[in-house]
Amino acid sequence: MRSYTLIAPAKINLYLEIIGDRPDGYHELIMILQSIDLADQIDLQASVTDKIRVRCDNPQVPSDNSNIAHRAASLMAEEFPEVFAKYGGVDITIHKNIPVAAGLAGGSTNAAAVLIGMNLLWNLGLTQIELEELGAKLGSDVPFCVAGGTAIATGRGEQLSPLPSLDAIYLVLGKYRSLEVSTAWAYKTYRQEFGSSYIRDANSLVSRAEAVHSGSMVKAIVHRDAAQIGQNLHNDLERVVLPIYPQVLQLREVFASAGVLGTMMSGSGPSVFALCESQQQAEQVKFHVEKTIPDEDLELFITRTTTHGIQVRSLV
Ligand SMILES: C[C@@](CO)(OP(=O)(O)O)[C@H](O)COP(=O)(O)OP(=O)(O)OC[C@H]1O[C@@H](n2ccc(N)nc2=O)[C@H](O)[C@@H]1O
Ligand SMILES: Nc1ncnc2c1ncn2[C@@H]1O[C@H](COP(=O)(O)OP(=O)(O)O)[C@@H](O)[C@H]1O
Repeated sequence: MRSYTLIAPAKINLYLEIIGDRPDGYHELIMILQSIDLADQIDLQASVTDKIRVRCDNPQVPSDNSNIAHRAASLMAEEFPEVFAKYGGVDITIHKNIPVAAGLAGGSTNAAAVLIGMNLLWNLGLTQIELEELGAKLGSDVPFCVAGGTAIATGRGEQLSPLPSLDAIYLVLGKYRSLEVSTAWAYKTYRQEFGSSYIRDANSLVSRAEAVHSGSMVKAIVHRDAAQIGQNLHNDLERVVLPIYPQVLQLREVFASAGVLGTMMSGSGPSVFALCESQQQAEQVKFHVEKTIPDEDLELFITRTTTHGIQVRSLV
């Protein structure tokens, strides 16, 4: 029986700008996405049955067909019915290290790993672009998780252009265990509160060009200038999440007071990251936060940016 183990990294958003709403209910975005080396492990095994089964060691994560890893396997079965009939089902085991509902694309990266793993398990020979296209059917962040590294994402987040990779910039990541933010809620609230300010005419396009700085962020990445990357972090969703979650705002302020290169909420939150000059600074910042916010509910991780997307670790 063949099996694969895949390592599926989380992402952070170095930049997230909402530029408009869309008729399909989604939002038009400019994002810069970055893989980090905090990762889940996904074991995929061909099953003797014709069933898709998911297990996860984190009780917050469903194991039925609402798990996005299950949805990824079902999509493969629907797209390739003859291959499914030939090879049968698959058992998926998720070892969760990425905090759940945190704005770190934990579910999306699991789905990307399943697409990549089943492509191998079923000898489909799909290209990365084809896997990204399948990923877009599952969620806006899945194509990026298939690709990994550093990328600009536009459209609803599924249209990718790679950027020069940013390896080994240290960051401290904080997440309150008991807080979860629904992505759908965050975008819906943004639309209700700030939707009237979307850019809809040429004059406002000019003022937006003056107000936003995705270009400065791209330049900072091209020059691998961590200090400038820290200065240009941006996330529009902070406008709706921070007022509702004072702990998240406080964490962000404590990171800022520790003299980091920059700090920002990731995606729809509530995790917050702080970019650091070195591993040593990251350790000092983590220590500072532990002393300043002595709360058992707050989980802190030291991690790094990585050039890796999904990695295939072993084949048995
Ligand atoms: C906010 C971001 C930032 O990277 O990620 P997370 O914080 O969830 O990790 C993404 O935009 C999320 O991507 P993803 O989590 O894949 O979202 P999806 O499943 O496609 O969509 C979840 C819901 O978010 C809203 N949504 C998502 C993307 C988008 N461009 N506009 C939206 O309005 C829609 O209401 C949708 O029903
Ligand atoms: N494989 C999975 N891993 C994590 N969460 C999952 C998974 N499948 C479904 N979910 C559900 O998806 C929701 C969003 O979780 P997650 O993908 O971790 O967050 P985010 O979209 O903020 O990055 C959670 O409510 C969780 O229960």
